[in-house]
Amino acid sequence: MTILSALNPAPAAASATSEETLLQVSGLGFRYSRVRPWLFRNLGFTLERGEILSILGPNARGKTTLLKCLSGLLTPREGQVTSAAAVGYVPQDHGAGGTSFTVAEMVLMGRSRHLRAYQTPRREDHDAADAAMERVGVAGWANRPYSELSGGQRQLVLIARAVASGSELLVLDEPASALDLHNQSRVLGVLAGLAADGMGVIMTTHHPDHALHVSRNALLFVGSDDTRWGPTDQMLTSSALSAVYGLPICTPTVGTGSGNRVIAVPDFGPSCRKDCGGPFAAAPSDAAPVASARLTSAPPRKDLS
Ligand SMILES: Nc1ncnc2c1ncn2[C@@H]1O[C@H](COP(=O)(O)OP(=O)(O)OP(=O)(O)O)[C@@H](O)[C@H]1O
Repeated sequence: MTILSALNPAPAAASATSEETLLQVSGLGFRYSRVRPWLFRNLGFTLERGEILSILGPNARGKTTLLKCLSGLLTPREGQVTSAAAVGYVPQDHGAGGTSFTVAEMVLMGRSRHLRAYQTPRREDHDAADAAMERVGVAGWANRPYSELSGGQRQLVLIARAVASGSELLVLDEPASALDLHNQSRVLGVLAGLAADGMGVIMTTHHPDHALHVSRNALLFVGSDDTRWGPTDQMLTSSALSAVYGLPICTPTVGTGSGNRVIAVPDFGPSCRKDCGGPFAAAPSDAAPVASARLTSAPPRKDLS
């Protein structure tokens, strides 16, 4: 068990832990300097094996900062992060940065923590990288230049790199940002598969639907000193989401190809096309009419993956 940081006594009681606990956070607080405001204080939560935790909140609220504290990239000012597993961090930015590496080489880099300085990767490192590429479904691109992949493909390669590192706990910063619907579905499917295999997954997201779809628990930055953690369906209520994002959001149940599920539907205000038949339909719209489809009676659709 690794204690990443303990600068000050933890003010919050830690949640109960079990053999299945991968991560325990208690009394966590961070600010970038003494003259900057606290981004969060007194945070406490746990993550079990096989669990996906989603972190949601407005821009600049401190989500990436929290992930860095959980990954050991930043030292919390207060509290403690105790991890029972190596943490694999997948950053938000997956730009190619002019790299000429192949996909296989990028994934192999995930093995660096197992190697001494200047040591050549061993057979077992190549095997681990190959297994990670198979597991995440990127083995077919092994010899392609990473720089020539799309954003969604790169995201999957970075997930494979984190898996290759042997980390049992993945921490991902907005893994589905900038992805089309198909790739969002694919990334979420990969994360759900890793969790089903017993790994722990923590991700930030600006998509409440993604959290509702795959997460057991959610951590919600509501107000400056109001942070909530608990079962996703209890956290991501209409009133809580409306408070987080500062606009009305409803959470209807819709029929999909794979059954009924709860989604989050925001009212974007005057610019919203009111003729969509959605939950906020009221005032006539200047926009050209579109086919009306009530959310509660949407026809089943095929899975995107
Ligand atoms: N290295 C840094 N030094 C000082 N302030 C920083 C640093 N990095 C981030 N910040 C500030 O901390 C705040 C939180 O940033 P962070 O990136 O954690 O937010 P976020 O919730 O992930 O935002 P977003 O949803 O926009 O990605 C922001 O005001 C940001 O400007």
